[in-house]
Parts: sequence; C-alpha cells; structure tokens
Amino acid sequence: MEWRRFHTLLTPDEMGQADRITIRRGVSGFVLMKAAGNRVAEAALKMIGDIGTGGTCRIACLGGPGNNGGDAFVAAELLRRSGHSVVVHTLSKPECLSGDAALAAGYYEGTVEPLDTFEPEKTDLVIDGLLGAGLSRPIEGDVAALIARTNTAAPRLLAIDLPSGVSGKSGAILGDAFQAERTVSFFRAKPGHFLEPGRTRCGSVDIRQIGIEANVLDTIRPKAFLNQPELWRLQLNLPAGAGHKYDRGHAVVFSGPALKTGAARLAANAALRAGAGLVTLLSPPNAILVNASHLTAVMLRKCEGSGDLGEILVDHRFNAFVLGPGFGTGERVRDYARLVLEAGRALVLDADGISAFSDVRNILFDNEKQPSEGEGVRLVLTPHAGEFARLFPDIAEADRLSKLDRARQAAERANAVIVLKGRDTVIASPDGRAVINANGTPWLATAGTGDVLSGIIAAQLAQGMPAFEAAAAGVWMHGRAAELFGPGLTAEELAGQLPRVFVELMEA
Ligand SMILES: NC(=O)C1=CN([C@@H]2O[C@H](COP(=O)(O)OP(=O)(O)OC[C@H]3O[C@@H](n4cnc5c(N)ncnc54)[C@H](OP(=O)(O)O)[C@@H]3O)[C@@H](O)[C@H]2O)[C@@H](O)CC1
Ligand SMILES: Nc1ncnc2c1ncn2[C@@H]1O[C@H](COP(=O)(O)OP(=O)(O)O)[C@@H](O)[C@H]1O
Ligand SMILES: [K+]
Repeated sequence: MEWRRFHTLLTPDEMGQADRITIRRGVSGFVLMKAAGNRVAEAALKMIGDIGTGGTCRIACLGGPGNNGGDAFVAAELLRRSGHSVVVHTLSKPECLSGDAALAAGYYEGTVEPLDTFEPEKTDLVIDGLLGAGLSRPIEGDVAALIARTNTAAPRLLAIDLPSGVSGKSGAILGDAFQAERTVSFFRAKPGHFLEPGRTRCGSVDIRQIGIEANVLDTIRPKAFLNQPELWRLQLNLPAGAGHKYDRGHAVVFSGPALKTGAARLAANAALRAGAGLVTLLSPPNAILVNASHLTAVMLRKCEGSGDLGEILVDHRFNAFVLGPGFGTGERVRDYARLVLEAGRALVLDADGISAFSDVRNILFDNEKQPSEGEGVRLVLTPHAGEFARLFPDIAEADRLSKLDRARQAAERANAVIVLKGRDTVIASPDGRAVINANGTPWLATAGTGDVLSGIIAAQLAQGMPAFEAAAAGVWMHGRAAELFGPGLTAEELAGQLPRVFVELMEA
C-alpha cells in the first residue's frame, strides 16, 4: 500500500513519530515550528482580510506550556511585523518554557501578558496556541473558565493544530474546548479533526505543509484514512462495454410484513440505482400485494420461511443480501442471516437485523468466524450508535475508546465490516483498516436514509467489490448524493442523485 497517496489520518503519537523522523533526518524542530507558525500567520492574515477593515487588527495569541504555544509565539511575531496590534497571553511565564518553545518565545519581540488579562470581547482575532497534540488530561480550573468565557463571547478564533481541549486521537472534549472558526494543522489531519464533537469545534480545517516528507509514512504505516474515492475507486465496478446485467450481480432485500414494507423498498430501489444488475425483493405472503403495487424494475418473490430461502439460495446468482430494514426482530432474522452466511453470500445486516441479535450476540459472531482460506469478509453491519450499543455494549461503554477504536474492536470481534453511522461515520475492517467519512449533510438525519445506505452498499457487494471497500464507497456515495440534493432531503430522493454521483466519480 502506498500510504502517501491517500488521505492519511495520524494520531498525535504518529504525528510525533513523523516529527522525530524528520528531525533525525537533519531538519531541526525549531525549523518545523517556524514553518508551522508561518502557516498560522498566513491563515490569520486571511481571516483578518475577511474582517476587511484594512487597518490594524487587535490579535490575542494564547500561548500554552508546550510547542503549541511555541507555534503561537512565531505566528505572533510575524503578525506583529505585518503591522497588527498583537499581545501574547501566556499560561506560564515565558522563562518557564523549554526547548523549541523557549526559542520561539525568544523570537517574539512584542508584548507578553498573563492569561488572566485576556479579554475576548476586545479582540478582532484570537489565536489559540494553549494546547495541541500534547493534551494529556481534562482541562480544569482557570483555563476551563477562560475557555467557557471565550466561547460565550464568540470572537473569531483560529486554533493551532486543534482547538485546546479537543483530543487529536478521539475528537473527544477533555474538560472544555474552544469553538474555533478555523483550525490550521500540519502535515496530515488527525482523527480528532473529523470525529465528533471535535470536528464541530474545529470549524473548517486547513492542513498545511511544514517540510515533513510524505515518505515518513512508509515507516509509520498508518491505518486510518479519510474516506475519499482514491481509496476504493479502482475496485468500483462500472458497467463493461459488452457487459450483461448478470455481470453486475443480483442483490436481494428482505421485506418486512404488510405494514412495514417501505424500508425494504427504499433499500431495493437504492441497490438498483447504485449499480446492481438485478434486484429482487423477498416478501412475506401478507405483503406481496402492497409490494407489488409499488415495484417496477425491482423484482418480487415470495419468501415465507427458511424453506423458501433455502430454495432461493440454490441459485448462486443471488449474491448480496440486505436484511433488517423494517423486518422485525424475531427468530426469523437470525435464521435468515445464518442461512445467507452459511451459503457464502454477502450480507448487509442493518436496523432490526442488528437488534435481533442483541440477546444472542455470540450466535452472530460464531457464525461469522473466519471465512475459509482465500475468502474475504462477507458480513457488513451498519449500526447507528443505539444499535451498536445493543450488539457491543462493553465496547460502547468504554469511554476511553474513540469511535475509530470502537468500530475497529467491533469489526475484529464480529469478523465483519462495521459501518458505525452518524455525522462522522466510521467504517472499520477486521484487519484494522478504518476510514472516517466526512461528506454528507445534516439533512441525512431523516427517516429511511439508513435503509438507502444498506441498499447502496449491497449493490457494490453484488458487483464483487470487497466488503470494506464496498462499505466505504457506499457511505461516500450516500453522503455525496445528499450534498448534491441539498436542503429538504427525504430518503425517497437520495437514490435519484446517484447518477450525478457516478458522473463525478467517472470524471475524476
Ligand atoms: N509534531 C509536529 O510535527 C509538530 C508539532 N508542532 C506543534 O507542537 C504541538 C505539540 O506540542 P507538545 O507536544 O509540546 O504539546 P502541547 O499541546 O503544546 O502541550 C503540552 C503541554 O501541555 C500540558 N498539558 C497537557 N494537558 C493539559 C491540560 N489539560 N491542562 C494544562 N496543561 C496541560 C503538558 O503538561 P504535562 O502533561 O507534561 O504535565 C505539556 O506541558 C502541536 O500541537 C503543534 O502545535 C509544530 O511546532 C510543528 C511540528
Ligand atoms: N447530521 C448528520 N450528518 C451527516 N449524516 C448523517 C447525520 N445524521 C444522520 N446521518 C446519516 O444518515 C443515515 C441515518 O441512518 P439511520 O440512523 O439508520 O436512519 P434510518 O433508520 O431512519 O434509516 C446514516 O447514514 C447516518 O450516517
Ligand atoms: K490549540
């Protein structure tokens, strides 16, 4: 894997490693810090430009005890030289700083005042260099009070690396955290820039280069990425010139009973739009008529129990299944899931399909132990936070774990690809790879969009995409479809945007 080609995310520890490798190669830490301070000053000048006074701006730089504070001193000096009115407010006296941060404090020739003289209401721009990657415990006391006071005053705020209080590893807020308008970080983004609530606190995130070479990633070998098409585009199947519909797979969706059929149809229609050559809805007899009256290109077939499903599974062209949307949580889900997996088919288990296993979790996990040699993972679980907690209560309750770690641990336990949904959906594979998805809009928070997602993922599985890539591609396409539709989205409209998503993917 060529790590540098992708949108790698580095934990603060991995970022420290990148830093150390670079320093060992002969670039001094202070040179990196000066580059970082420069990038911060550039971002600040851009923000000041937005203010548009054209005159001198009042800039307050908040400097902490470590290198994040060092970056703030460098930026402060550059902004001071640009003619702005700059004050650095420090947590500890500058003479208490050490290493590169001490050099940076020496580089700064302007005014230094203690932190408690900082008045957020009397500044045009605040630059937060209190704490960055070195945040090691919850922020308390005077600093926490200052953050709360600043957030209430809501000045324009530029965070260096991360808003103080946001964990770069998990996106968690330790104690309290600044609300930034913009965050400038260096070399590569961190999970905390994309995992909530950190993502919201960061505002817009700008990743700038400071002289760390991309090939340090060959040593670090990161396993977390931002979900971008480059990760899976090569495995995405588009119809071949002389292709046949059976080349594009046959997705199958299980319908719920007569009064709960909509969710399955949303999944089935989405699977067809998302590229499956054929889609069949398997319906209980009492729902056949209601399903028939709503379906056109999607085919319909009766499935009354395990016997019927067994007959269907004899036909190997049915290769990817969706079970759960609107289905109910009874014994039948468990039987169907077992039969589909035992028959070696891909399965997206969603919604009720996940909840049905909450009291008998090990049945699912044992079922899906190791696929035989040479076979990939076939099971994709798509829980939202509530469903996740039902299936993995101990992992959900472990506060110290990030959403990334939670999804990874669950993936390993279930030997399944986990799609842990939300604004910051994480997709994790049992082999440790994980991506964080960042596209989509809040308009996705509407009934039925999860059902559409399960259909989109099933379509990629039906076309033979490996499960991790199918899930990552499906989540990205789903988010992009929502962006293209814009405000007022309902689940029915989502799949209708997929043609535009394909156009973009084909043109890129
Ligand atoms: N890596 C790179 O490539 C580059 C990194 N750069 C910059 O370096 C930054 C990382 O610097 P860093 O490691 O010195 O950590 P930083 O965030 O300044 O804080 C550590 C200090 O804070 C303290 N402290 C911790 N938690 C606390 C709390 N809750 N409340 C109060 N104090 C707390 C902690 O105390 P301790 O835990 O040791 O007791 C320690 O004294 C990084 O974010 C980026 O801006 C750039 O210069 C360019 C290249
Ligand atoms: N605020 C948000 N921003 C982006 N995506 C969101 C947001 N809220 C929900 N989503 C996405 O919308 C979908 C909702 O799925 P789910 O909770 O299963 O809903 P339903 O069961 O109604 O289909 C998921 O893909 C989720 O990631
Ligand atoms: K900061």
